[in-house]
Amino acid sequence: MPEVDRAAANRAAIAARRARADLKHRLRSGETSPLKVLEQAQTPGTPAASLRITDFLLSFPSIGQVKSERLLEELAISDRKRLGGLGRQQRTRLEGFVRRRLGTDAAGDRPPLTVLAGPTAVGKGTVAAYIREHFPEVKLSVSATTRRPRPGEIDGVHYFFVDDERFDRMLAADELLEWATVHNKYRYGTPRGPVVQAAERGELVLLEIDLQGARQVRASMPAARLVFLAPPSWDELVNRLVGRGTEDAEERDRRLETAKVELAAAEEFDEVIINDEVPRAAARLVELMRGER
Ligand SMILES: Nc1nc2c(ncn2[C@@H]2O[C@H](COP(=O)(O)OP(=O)(O)O)[C@@H](O)[C@H]2O)c(=O)[nH]1
Ligand SMILES: Nc1ncnc2c1ncn2[C@@H]1O[C@H](COP(=O)(O)OP(=O)(O)O)[C@@H](O)[C@H]1O
Repeated sequence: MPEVDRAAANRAAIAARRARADLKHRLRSGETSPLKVLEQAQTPGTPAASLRITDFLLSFPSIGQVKSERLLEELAISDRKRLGGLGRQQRTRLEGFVRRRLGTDAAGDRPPLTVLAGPTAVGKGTVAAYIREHFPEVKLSVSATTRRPRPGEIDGVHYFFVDDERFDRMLAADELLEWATVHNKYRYGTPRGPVVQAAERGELVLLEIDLQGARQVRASMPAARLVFLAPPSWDELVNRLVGRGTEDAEERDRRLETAKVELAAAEEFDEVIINDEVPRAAARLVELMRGER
């Protein structure tokens, strides 16, 4: 190849590499959607078409090297493939996976699931318990937790009570949609399978989780609906925390400090419901889930 042509080819290769790096960055940061990238990859010569399938998968939050290898095996796609070089069936399988992951293939255009979060002691648990009792059509996700059961709590109903080892195994197997260490103590996480399956059946799925978890759901399942449960006032939030009587004074002060930061998160949410009275707040939430508002 003449010197000039070689230099031009080098420049083109460098530009293509940069464009791919930029695309990977936009995928990771959520600026561009994986579905859009799959669509672009159908046009030869685009950065999307030349993106390696492994780089594509690794851009998903919570997919690492090991999971990506296992996924490629399941999807029957070689790890050397680039997005533009997939066969039609491979593309369909990959797209199905992406849609399930993002939660965009639930029935109709209803969000695949609803997350209820809010500051400590606002009444998330109370509202969730009310919904469990009065609205059986709502499927409440059962979280896994490393904390011990309290009297009256039933394994598999209120939580799946697991030890640290089992929780680690669930994490390693990518079985959790989201997870967090709550109040610096125990780990809590949402098992992915039941939630995704119920959403695919078009059921109304509710997750009552903490704020860190809500943010993870937003990142990995942008179609999910995030509802913030807010107290009628700051004083009422303090009353509820004190009134519950489950924390000592030191722990209460610590939680109230956190609650101030947590209250500011309301603006990240799609909807805010004020928990003035439990039956009213619960009914409003269910209405919202049914699409009645
Ligand atoms: N991220 C996340 N948080 C959860 C999950 N399940 C429960 N939580 C949160 O964990 C916190 C503690 O719940 P719990 O152990 O029932 O105790 P309580 O709220 O002090 O009665 C609550 O803020 C829940 O919202 C989960 O699967 N993921
Ligand atoms: N709407 C409400 N009005 C008055 N008290 C409430 C209301 N909702 C919850 N509570 C009380 O506030 C306390 C905290 O509620 P809880 O469900 O444990 O909060 P969270 O799960 O958000 O930490 C409990 O004592 C509960 O009985």
